[in-house]
Amino acid sequence: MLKIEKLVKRYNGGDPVLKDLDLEVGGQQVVSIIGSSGAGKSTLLRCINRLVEPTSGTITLNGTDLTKLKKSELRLARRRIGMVFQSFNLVDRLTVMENVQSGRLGYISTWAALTRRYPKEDIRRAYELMERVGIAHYANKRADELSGGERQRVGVVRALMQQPEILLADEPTASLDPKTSEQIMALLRDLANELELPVIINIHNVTEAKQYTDRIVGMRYGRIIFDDVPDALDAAAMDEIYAGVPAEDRAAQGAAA
Ligand SMILES: Nc1ncnc2c1ncn2[C@@H]1O[C@H](COP(=O)(O)OP(=O)(O)OP(=O)(O)O)[C@@H](O)[C@H]1O
Repeated sequence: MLKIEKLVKRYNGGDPVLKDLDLEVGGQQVVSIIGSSGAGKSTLLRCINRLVEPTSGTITLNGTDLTKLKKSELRLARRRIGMVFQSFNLVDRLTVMENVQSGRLGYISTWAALTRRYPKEDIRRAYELMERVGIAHYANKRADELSGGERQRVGVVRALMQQPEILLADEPTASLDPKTSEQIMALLRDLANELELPVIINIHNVTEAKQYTDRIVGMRYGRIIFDDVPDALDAAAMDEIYAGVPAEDRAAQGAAA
């Protein structure tokens, strides 16, 4: 269970971009965060894994207040939070297997990682997950030889190799074509169910958010102004979340009501 209470974030002492934000996500729920550009979606995800420092408030993951962790404790805690990125963040010159095994850094010795002497159990788990997402036959291929969708599958497997307690995805489909994008969304939803893992997805495409997630959180100016099942996201709610965003811009984001 992830429980966020009264979260505030100010960058460099400026106006808050997250304002007393409360959010609870548990079980195998797939939650999408939507909202216009600058609403604070990325900042929220980055506060959860402490890529940015929250100004105040608490973020509790299964009993641990992540905001209270010292720098020295962060490395361990970050293993508990899987992260999937828009730009995949793979090491191009490494193979798929090597990229996937980098999710085990921190669990295995640096020596084992450098010499590619991965524990048998980690290799078995990697193949199981790669098989599941359809990239096992690329295990020895370099990451830069893969398509965008395949690269994102590697990113997902790497995150799952950490055995995270929650998966965060920051615009995971933004650089993919529409069909591949839908496949990745379906994959995230199915994996959440199979692994009983809560997933939070920051996404611009509202059509996909409605189709592939269980719950939609709508943000505006650092606050949550909508939090409900996809069917409840009607035209009035959309107008509130995207107030001031021209219709053509909404449509370009897949956000037309
Ligand atoms: N490192 C930073 N330093 C200062 N201000 C920042 C920083 N990162 C984000 N901001 C500001 O915080 C606000 C929220 O940004 P954030 O990236 O979280 O929004 P977002 O909803 O994810 O937007 P987008 O959909 O465009 O990615 C914006 O006004 C942005 O300019």
